[in-house]
Amino acid sequence: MSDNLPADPAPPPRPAPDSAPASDTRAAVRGGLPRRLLRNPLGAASAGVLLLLVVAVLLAPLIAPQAPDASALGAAFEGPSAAHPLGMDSAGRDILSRLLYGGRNTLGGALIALGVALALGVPTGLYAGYRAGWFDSAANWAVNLVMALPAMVVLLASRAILGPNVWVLMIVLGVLAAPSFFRLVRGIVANVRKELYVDAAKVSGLSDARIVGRHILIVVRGPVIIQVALVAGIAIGLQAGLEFLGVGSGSSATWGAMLNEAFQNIQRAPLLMLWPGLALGITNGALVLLAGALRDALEERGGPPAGGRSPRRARPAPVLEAPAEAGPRSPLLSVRGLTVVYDRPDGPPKQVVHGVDLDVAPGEIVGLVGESGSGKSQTAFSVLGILPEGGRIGSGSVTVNGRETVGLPEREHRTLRGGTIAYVPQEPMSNLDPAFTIGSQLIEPMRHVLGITRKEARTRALDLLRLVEIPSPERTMRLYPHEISGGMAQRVLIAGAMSCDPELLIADEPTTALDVVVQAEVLELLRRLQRDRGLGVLLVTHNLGVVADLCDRVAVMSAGRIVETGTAEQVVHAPRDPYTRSLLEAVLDDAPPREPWQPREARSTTV
Ligand SMILES: Nc1ncnc2c1ncn2[C@@H]1O[C@H](COP(=O)(O)OP(=O)(O)OP(=O)(O)O)[C@@H](O)[C@H]1O
Repeated sequence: MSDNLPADPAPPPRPAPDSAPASDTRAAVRGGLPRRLLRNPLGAASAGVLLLLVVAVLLAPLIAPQAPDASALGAAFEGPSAAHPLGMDSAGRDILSRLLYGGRNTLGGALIALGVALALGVPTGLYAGYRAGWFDSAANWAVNLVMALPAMVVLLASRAILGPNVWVLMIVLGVLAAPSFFRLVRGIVANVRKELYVDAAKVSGLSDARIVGRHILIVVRGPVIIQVALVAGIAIGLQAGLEFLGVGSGSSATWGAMLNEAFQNIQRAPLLMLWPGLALGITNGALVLLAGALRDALEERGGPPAGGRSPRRARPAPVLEAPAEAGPRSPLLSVRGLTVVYDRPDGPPKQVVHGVDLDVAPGEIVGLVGESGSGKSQTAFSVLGILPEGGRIGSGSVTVNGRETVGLPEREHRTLRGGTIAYVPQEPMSNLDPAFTIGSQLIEPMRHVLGITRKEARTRALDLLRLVEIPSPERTMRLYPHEISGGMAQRVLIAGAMSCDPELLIADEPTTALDVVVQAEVLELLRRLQRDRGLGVLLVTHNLGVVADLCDRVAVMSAGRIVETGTAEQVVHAPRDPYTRSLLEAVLDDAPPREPWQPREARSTTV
């Protein structure tokens, strides 16, 4: 198949960070898909031609001068006339009628091949790319096998075994074309799956189906549309080729069968080749041009799928208010004896977290601090239930509000993530999907997780943007991620994290990617949210300055173990563990300032 089917088209381009001014971008994205398609002259022309062709072949019984097989041998090879505008063929049949009826078989056959290829290739590609694992390996193996088969030989063999039925041959062609869709979709999904905004969507409590529907399909649809046009063209070409070689169905009129008949009489009536040849050329050309124009129109705007369904179960949206004063503090998060292991194909499992104990009480900010690779993120991911592929909790317990979360089914963990626990990631920009506006990225998860209407979610999103002190929230809702600053992006993510009124916020190095001034503003925002709303916060950081500034208590991690816990005051000013002391010594703030630079000669004279 590899030599017959098209190579995977390149994934669609992502919006460039500073591609166009905001106003231009917004102007460009106005209008629905049909309008954007028709604004492109090539799109309008190719869509028009294809529409005309489809309408003509559908209306064949009404507009064709006669039945496709009605023949008058005396009129063989007659030229065009008023009754027969394209003339008659070698058997005295009306060429226009055969073209119209033949189009039904040719286009219908391509449609069947496409349907089979899409139905087999796209869902399996999505699943294999998103889930990876054994299914991916097995599917790749099967696909490589099918792609190694020469399409024409398989079609000829199928005809010999299954009989001269063009529809059956088109189903076989669909099976042969499915790997091209599989490989295309799988490759894109495997890349997009690693994007941080997909992780962020998981953490916000969206189900896999919703994530695929919202963040993955939008990236896949452009290339799939191009592939559809290419495969449709190939299906039409292959079918015509089989008929031309005389190994098609033989009995019914098709464009390929017309070519075959015209070729046998090429010396006598060369014009007979023209009509089916033109029909094939125009259809394939229009398909390719339409695919390109459609892709361009789709990439102009990456809005959410139109016409969202009303949510099935409505959960009252939490009110954005400060909680009532709690009684004595019982731990909101309690981690006991947590170990995290990674299975390795070529050796024993690797343990990266060794028996961690950790508590966060309501309204408390606990810093989890340690050098790079000490296991902070693995601990946080264990609480969130989003350990990377290959990682698992080896032993121990993680309770949230007294409820054990280790071993919880994914569905329940997701509910917990979307509600009680929220997550603020390290790199704000990478955690926002460049294809959607800020408003859409706040509204959609709320609609699905809280089960509220779009209007309610929009009002709530505006409230959240005000809560995180974003100026002009209405305007910000309409902007794309590349149109806002890193600090604003982090505020948007914090707003998203607060949208379900969580009790526990896990912030993983929330200020690392920001400049110092913005860092201070974001930290102040976290402090205010914690104070006003009684949030428990687990702050993952390697920055002891942030710890001293923000945290009530601190747990210091080294090589996967907690080596010291205490109040921020005690850990920063009177560390007990040598590792904590070395971490503090590595902070340059208290180091004496270096002497002003002097030229070598000056130094030698002063010494
Ligand atoms: N996917 C993985 N497979 C195997 N080991 C991993 C994987 N991810 C992380 N580790 C290991 O787990 C250990 C802890 O990593 P972790 O990401 O928790 O460190 P960290 O303290 O959060 O560091 P940083 O501040 O750089 O993010 C490291 O030794 C790392 O090599």
